[in-house]
Formats: sequence, structure tokens, C-alpha cells
Amino acid sequence: MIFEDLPTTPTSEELIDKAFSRAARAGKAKGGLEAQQSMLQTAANIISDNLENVVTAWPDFEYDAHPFYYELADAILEKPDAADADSGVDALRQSLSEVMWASRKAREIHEEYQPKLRKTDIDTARKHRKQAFARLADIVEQVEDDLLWINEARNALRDLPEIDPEEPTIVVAGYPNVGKSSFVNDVTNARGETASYPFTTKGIGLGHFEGADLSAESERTERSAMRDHIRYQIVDTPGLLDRKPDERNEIESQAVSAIEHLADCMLVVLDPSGECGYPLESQLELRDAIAAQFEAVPVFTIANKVDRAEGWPDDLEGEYDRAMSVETGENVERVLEAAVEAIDYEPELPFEE
Ligand SMILES: Nc1nc2c(ncn2[C@@H]2O[C@H](COP(=O)(O)OP(=O)(O)OP(=O)(O)O)[C@@H](O)[C@H]2O)c(=O)[nH]1
Repeated sequence: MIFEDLPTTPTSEELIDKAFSRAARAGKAKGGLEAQQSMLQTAANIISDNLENVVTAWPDFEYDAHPFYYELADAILEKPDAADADSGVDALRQSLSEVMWASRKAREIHEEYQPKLRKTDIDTARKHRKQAFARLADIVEQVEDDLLWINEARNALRDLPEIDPEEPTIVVAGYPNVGKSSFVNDVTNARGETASYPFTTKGIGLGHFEGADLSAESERTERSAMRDHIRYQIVDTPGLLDRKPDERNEIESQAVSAIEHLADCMLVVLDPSGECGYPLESQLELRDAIAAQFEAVPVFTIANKVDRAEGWPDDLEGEYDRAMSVETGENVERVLEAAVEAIDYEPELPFEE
């Protein structure tokens, strides 16, 4: 994950302390004007290099971040006390460019004062060096808030779920208690991976399976054989895709747009028995809203709990693509196969001569 290895960002205080204490040590090793010169050089270099490293540690959002992570970052990054326009990836970029400015400024101060520490008496040199230190400290203090917020952004992004946006992905949606997590656990051997999303209290369910885990021996085709070694990702999104769009807050809506970049196939799970506590009508409305939003990918409507089919309403007719029961296992594989078939993920085969 691209944000995993971001280093901690120093605070302005830590940076000033580090620069000046190293400078003092460098000064002690020498005498006279040379000591003053060495102190200035050490302090300016440490400040300039450390600030530059803060900036270069970040990936380029435009070129290196998958749109899924870009949007997710944009949703998550909330600058404290900032207006809406001042949050998200743009605000982070703004802070990074302030820090880059401070790094350059530190070098300029070095260049400006260096000549003043030559060919002069020691008292004047010391006075200039102190002046330069005051200005260096001032520059670092000017980006104090930027450094703090960059570090917060780093902490928030580092903990993002281990989702690989390049992997073919099936996203599962539907009201609470319709059987989404039972389904995900069932098809991924109940390994029960979960990953935490910063904007919902519920962990998102995440699982993997391989093409080879599907089709029974008797039904194998050339096409299914090609999928054998493909790893698929299946994602359950409680707290996001389990309610109607107008019930989502702004951050949640943005997270859903991020998921649009992730999904290769969408399964909307219904519980027509109504045991989940939501009337079928509402469930179908949610399905329609999701189908509208995810229009770029195949969306299947899956009626779960077919073992409770005697309690299914008549108006379900024609509203779903497949029926299954996670409880009894009926049709579960078929649903998964349909999803995989719809993704029709063609691996890049090695070039054959
Ligand atoms: N009868 C029957 N019950 C099922 C079936 N699938 C799931 N259930 C039950 O339905 C309940 C809800 O299932 P979950 O998998 O937790 O539902 P969910 O949609 O993930 O719910 P949230 O995590 O709240 O979003 C559980 O008690 C399951 O045992 C099924 O096919 N038939």
C-alpha cells in the first residue's frame, strides 16, 4: 500500500532542537570564525534536508496513487479547523509545498549569511550567526501547523485497509443482516479478515479466493482454467453500502465514490424474507440507487435466504438475478461464478513465440 512506509514527520520544535544542538556540537570541534561558519552550515543543512525529506517521502498523488486511494485519502483527510475547501488531498499538497518553501528558504538564509561570517572579527561573525539562527527558527515555526497536519495525515493514511485496487474485486452491498458478511466469510473460507475504515466504526470485511476454488471438476472449461491462478478480492462494506445514498454523510459519500474505482462487479444482497428487518421495497430502492451509481460495472441482485422462500413476497418476481442460501450453501458458488464470469478478467498471458 502506497502510504504504508511514510515516516513520521518531525514537529517544528524537534527540528529546531536537533538543528541547533548538532550545530553547537559542530561549533565546539572548531574555533574562531570557522566555528561560526560550521554552526551555520550544520543548522541550515539539517533544517533544509529534513524539511525536504518530509515532502519527498510522499508519493505523487496524481501519478502514483490509484484513484481508489486518491479518493479515499481525499475523503479521510480533514484538516483541523479548516473550511471544507481546505481539506483533502489539495490541502495536504498545499502544506507540502509550504514545507518545501521553508526548505528552500533555509538554504537561502545559509547563502545570505555565509559571506558575512568571513573576513570579519569574531564578535561580528557571532552576531550574524545568531541572527541567521533566529531567522532559521522563524522559518521552521512558520510551517509548524503544516508539519503537524502532515503527520496527522500520515497517521490516518498509513492505517488504511490492505485493499489492492489492482486485484479484480467483487463488492458486496445490501442492508444490514441480509447475510453479506456470512456470504463473504463463506466464500473465503471464513478467514474473517477485516480492515478498519477511519470513517465507520464497523470494520470492512475483506476476503480472497482463487479462480481454482470455483468450478467443480466436471464443469471445468478452458476459460475457467485460465482463471485458476487469479486471485479475486471480495469486499463487504458495512456502514457505507448498507443504506440509501441520502442517509450517507459527505465523507461516507466520498468513500463510496472511492469504492467505484475499486469495484469490478457489484453484488447487491437482498433478504426477501424480511428477517433482516427491512421491507423488500426499501431493499429494492437501495439496489436501484446502487445500480445507478455503479453503472460502469455489472451489478447483480442476489436474493439470499432462499431456505426461507416460503416467506418471500410475490412482488419479488423478476427483481433478482439469482437466489441463494448462505445457510444451506445452495447456489453460493453459482453466484460467485457469475460474478467472476462478469468480471471476465483476462490475465496478461506471457507472449508465446
Ligand atoms: N435463514 C438464513 N439465514 C441467513 C442466511 N444467510 C445469513 N443468515 C443469517 O442472517 C443474519 C445476518 O447475517 P450477516 O451475515 O451478519 O448479515 P450482514 O448483511 O453481514 O449484516 P451486517 O454485518 O449488520 O451488515 C445472521 O444471523 C445469519 O446467520 C441464509 O441464507 N438463510
